[in-house]
Amino acid sequence: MTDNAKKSLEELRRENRLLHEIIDAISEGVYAADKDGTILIYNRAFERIEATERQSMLGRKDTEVYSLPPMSNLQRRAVLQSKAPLLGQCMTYQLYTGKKVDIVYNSYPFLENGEITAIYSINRDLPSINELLISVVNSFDRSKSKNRLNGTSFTLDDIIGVSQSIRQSVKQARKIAPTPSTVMIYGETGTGKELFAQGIHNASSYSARPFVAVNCAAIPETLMESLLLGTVKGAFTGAIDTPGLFEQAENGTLFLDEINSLSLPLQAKLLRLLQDKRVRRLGDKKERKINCRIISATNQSLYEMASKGSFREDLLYRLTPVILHITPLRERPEDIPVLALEFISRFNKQLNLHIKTLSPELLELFSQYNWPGNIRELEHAIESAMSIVENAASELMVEDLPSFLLKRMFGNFASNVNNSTEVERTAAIQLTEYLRQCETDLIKGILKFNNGNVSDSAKQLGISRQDLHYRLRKLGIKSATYKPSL
Ligand SMILES: Nc1ncnc2c1ncn2[C@@H]1O[C@H](COP(=O)(O)OP(=O)(O)OP(=O)(O)O)[C@@H](O)[C@H]1O
Repeated sequence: MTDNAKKSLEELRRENRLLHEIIDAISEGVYAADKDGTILIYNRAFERIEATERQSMLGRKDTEVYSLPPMSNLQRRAVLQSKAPLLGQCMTYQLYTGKKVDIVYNSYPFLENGEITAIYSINRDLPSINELLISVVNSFDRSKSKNRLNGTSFTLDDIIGVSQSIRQSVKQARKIAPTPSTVMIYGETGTGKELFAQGIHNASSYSARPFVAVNCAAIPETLMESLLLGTVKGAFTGAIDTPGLFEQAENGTLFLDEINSLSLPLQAKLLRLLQDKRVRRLGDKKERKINCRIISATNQSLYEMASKGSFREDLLYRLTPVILHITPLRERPEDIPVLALEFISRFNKQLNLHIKTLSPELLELFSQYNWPGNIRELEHAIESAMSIVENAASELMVEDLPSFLLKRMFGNFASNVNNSTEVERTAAIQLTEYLRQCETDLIKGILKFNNGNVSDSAKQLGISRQDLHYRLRKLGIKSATYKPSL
C-alpha cells in the first residue's frame, strides 16, 4: 500500500470514529440496517428507548429481534417499495425482550449507484415527548396570570407612553388589528412586544377566541414540532389527545415570540405549515385546517440573519407583510416618568405603600441610564426600590435603589464618559458632578441608617470597608457625625 493510500485509510478511520461519536451524542434513536435487514448502526439513545444493548442488536436480522409487528421489517419494506423517505410516522411494536415501544420515526433509503443498499431511521420516543409536552403546556398556563377569558391581560389602551414613537406604534397597531394580516413585531427585549401582540388580538375580530403564546427560545427543539402539531389518543401507550398550538389558537391568534431562535429545520417545518395551512397531529391520519392569525416577535433583525443564512428568506417574507417596530426605552426618555408612576401605583397597591412620586435626582438618574432591559428593567428597578423603602415614605429616592442596581447604573455612566465626543464630555462633566452628589447623598443616608457604623454601611453598599473609607475621605464625609450622641 502506498503512503498516500495509508494516509487516506487512516483519515477514513478517523472520520468513521468521529461520525460514530456524533451519532451516539444525538438525543434521537438512530438505527440503520442493510436492505436484507441486518442491523448496522444502533446508537445510545435507541438503546435507552428500546431498553436493550446494542451488542445484542448489531449484526442481527430485524426479523429476529422485532416481533409484533416486525418493526424494521415494516419500515424496510415500505421504504424499499416507495424508494422515498417515510416521514413523521407513528408505530407501536414489541421487541424479542417483550418490551413494547412507541415511536415517531423518519426512515430514509440509502442509495448507491441508484440502488437501495440500506435503510436508516431517526426515532423519537413518544411517551417521553408527550410527558414533556404536557408539562410545557401546563407551565404556560401557570406562567402568566391572564385576566381575560381569551388568555390575555392587555389591550392597546394599556400601553403607556407619551413619546411620539410609542404613540405612532399604538396608532399603527390599531390600524392593522382589524385586518387578518400576519404581523411581525420587532424590538429589543422588554420593550413590550407581547403587550402589543395581546393588544392587537384584543382589537381584532379574533378577540373572542384564544390568544396562544409560545416562546420559541424556551422550548427544546425536539419538543417544538409536537407542541405545534399536537398528538392523538391511541397513537402510543398512554397517549392522550393533545391539540397542537395551531389548533388551540383556532380562529384566534398564535403568538410566536423570539422567532429568531427557531432552528433552520424548524423554520422549514413552520414554513410548510404556513404554506399548506394544514396540520396533522403526531400519529394522526387526519389533516386539520389551520385558521388563526399569526403574530411573531423578534429582538434581532431577521433581515440580517437572512443575509447570514441563519434565517430562511422565504419564511421571513411570509411572516413580515406588516412590521411593527417598538423603539427602545433609551430613545424615548420622555416615557420614563409616566411608566415609573404607573409602576409605583401598581406596587403601592401590592405592597400597601403610599409613594406619590420620584425624587428629581432619581428621575434624572433614570433618564441618563441606557436601560438595556427596557421597560421590564424599569419595572424591576421600581419594584426592588419599593420593597426596601420605608413604610412611611412618600417619595422614591436614589438611596432606595439596591446597591447592585446603582452599581450597574454607575458602570453605565463610566463607560459612556470614556467613549464620548467633546460636546458629550461637557455634559459628562456635569453628570460627574451630579453623580458625586448622588454618591454623597447615598453614603450619608446609609451611614445615618447604620448610626455611623462604617462596616455595616460598607456591607449594605456592597463595597469593602477600605473602599468606603476611601470614598468618605474623597467626599469629605465624617462617619462620626452620624454616631448617636450619648
Ligand atoms: N408601554 C408599556 N406600558 C406599560 N407596560 C409596559 C409597556 N411596555 C412594556 N411593559 C411591561 O414591560 C414588561 C415587558 O413587556 P413584554 O413582555 O411585552 O416585552 P417583550 O418585548 O415581549 O420582551 P421579550 O422580548 O423579553 O419577550 C411587561 O411586564 C409589560 O407589562
